[in-house]
Amino acid sequence: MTQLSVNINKIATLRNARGGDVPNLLQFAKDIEIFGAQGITVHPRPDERHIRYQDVLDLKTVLTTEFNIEGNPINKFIDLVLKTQPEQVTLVPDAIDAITSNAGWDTITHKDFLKEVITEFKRNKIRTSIFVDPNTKMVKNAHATGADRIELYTEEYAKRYAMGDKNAVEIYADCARIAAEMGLGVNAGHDLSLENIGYFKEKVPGLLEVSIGHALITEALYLGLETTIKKYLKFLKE
Ligand SMILES: CC(=O)[C@@H](O)[C@H](O)COP(=O)(O)O
Ligand SMILES: NCC(=O)COP(=O)(O)O
Repeated sequence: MTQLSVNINKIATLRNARGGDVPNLLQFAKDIEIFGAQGITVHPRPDERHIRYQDVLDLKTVLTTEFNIEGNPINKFIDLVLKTQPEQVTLVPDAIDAITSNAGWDTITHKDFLKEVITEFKRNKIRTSIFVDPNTKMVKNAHATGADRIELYTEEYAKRYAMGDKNAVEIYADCARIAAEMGLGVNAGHDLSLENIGYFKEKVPGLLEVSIGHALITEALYLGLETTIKKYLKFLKE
């Protein structure tokens, strides 16, 4: 079975649009858990344009499933994660002005930096995952950072699948096989949707977790949150 971790950044975006507490982020997260998702993901960015640092601390007090915090490990982020003690942290090399995450780590160039940060998180018993492009060289070198898992960056798959190019999944399957050989767990995320998740799950071996936000929240506007989550869970079972 592959776990579904719902990314709730977009709920915070909606809330922040009016400056109040509608929709209520914590209630949303709790409902996502009630509807069967196995985790909640947030990606606090330094400008706090959606998830605020305080949201992360507040969520920790109410969540009953896996809490995954994603972000660039600048000092402020590291402190927040250590204070929150989530089940998993996913390190992403975001540029400060990035609209959204748009690249994985260069696991060769940044090996020493990643190793240092990962060691600190692991000392605090927080599972670590690093965001990587579907590139076999980067996956092979991910092991040396000490990470427990990789998160395969799936934007390219989503784009090509939408254009009818099903071969796009092959490199992800290769990366997942290599990761498994090296003892790394495999997560995936970015632009996954009800359209493309079934094929990805079918073809990528050993997929432990997907984190999905943008498409899932959009789909929920049409289908409702509970129905949407249940549809994902159906694709991800086994
Ligand atoms: C790491 C990743 O894949 C991103 O999709 C991210 O978690 C989403 O961030 P935004 O919601 O800020 O676009
Ligand atoms: N790690 C990916 C994530 O959390 C959600 O990405 P997206 O579905 O919002 O593109």
